[in-house]
Amino acid sequence: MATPAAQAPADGGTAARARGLTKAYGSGETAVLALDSVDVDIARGRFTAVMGPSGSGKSTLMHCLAGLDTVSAGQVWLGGTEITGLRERELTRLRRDRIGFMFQSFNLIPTLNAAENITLPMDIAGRKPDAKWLDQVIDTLGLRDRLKHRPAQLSGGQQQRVACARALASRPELIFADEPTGNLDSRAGLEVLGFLREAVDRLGQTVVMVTHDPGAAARSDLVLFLADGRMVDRMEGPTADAVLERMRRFPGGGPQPPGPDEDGGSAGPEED
Ligand SMILES: Nc1ncnc2c1ncn2[C@@H]1O[C@H](COP(=O)(O)OP(=O)(O)OP(=O)(O)O)[C@@H](O)[C@H]1O
Repeated sequence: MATPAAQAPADGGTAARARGLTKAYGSGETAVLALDSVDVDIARGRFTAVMGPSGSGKSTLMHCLAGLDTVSAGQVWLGGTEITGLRERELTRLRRDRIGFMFQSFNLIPTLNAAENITLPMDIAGRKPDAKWLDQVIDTLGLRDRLKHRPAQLSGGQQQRVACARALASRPELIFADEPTGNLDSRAGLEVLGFLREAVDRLGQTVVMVTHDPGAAARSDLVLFLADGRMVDRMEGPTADAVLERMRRFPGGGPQPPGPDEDGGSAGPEED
C-alpha cells in the first residue's frame, strides 16, 4: 500500500508522528528492510521506551524520527512540521533547535567543563539559555556543585547527567535517548532513569528512549515493541517483569539482560 497522503499531521498532544515509515539499507540481494511501514505517535509530555530484539530497527526508528537519517518511504512529523523532505540544512537547524539527544557514550567535550558542555549546543546556535530553566535543570539533575568539573573529573553517572542536562538545556520539544544507561553500572543507570523520569514529570519534557533493559523500560509510561522492522506491540504502565515476559516471547529469546553477577540486573524482581 502506498503511504497515506500528507494530511493533518500532529495534533497538540503529539510530539512526533510517523506514517508508513519505511527504511531500506542497501539494494538488490543485500537490501535490508530495517523499518517496514511503521506507524507511530509519540505523545507529548510522556516517557516512551522502544524495545525489541537486536536488529529489530530500534535505532533506525529513532534516527528517522529525529531526522538523523533519511527515510525510504513514508512520512515523519515533528510537532506540526513534516520533516521528511526537508533539506539537510533545515534538518540540521530543526535538530539543533527542537530536539535533544542522549547517547550511550555521553559525547561530552573533554576540554570543556560541565557548565560549558551543557550550554554548548545553544552556544553554537547563538542562542541564550533561559537562565531560570537552566537553573531548574541543573538542580533537578543535582549538578550544581559539579559545574566547574571537566568530564574526566566526573563519574560515568555524573557525565550522563551532564549529557541529560545538555539535552534539556534548550527545552526541546523531544528528547531522544539511545541506550542512555548502557555504559553505566546499575546504580548510576537507575539514577539517570530517575532524572529522565523527573524531566517528564516535573519539567514536562517528552522523552523517547531506546533500551534493551526491561528495568529501564519499566520507568517509562509506554513501551513500544519492534520486531523485524514492524511495530508489533505496546504496553502501557510497564513493569520490568511484564516487559521481560513480553520480550521472551520474541523468537530468539528477547533482550540481552546482564549476567546474574554483573551490575545492571535491573530486570530482577526487586526492580520496578
Ligand atoms: N547503515 C546500515 N547499513 C546497512 N544495514 C543497516 C545499517 N544500519 C542498520 N542496518 C540494519 O538494519 C536493521 C535494523 O538495525 P537497527 O540498528 O535499527 O536495529 P536495533 O534494533 O537498534 O538493533 P540493536 O538492538 O542490535 O542495536 C539491522 O538488520 C541492521 O543490520
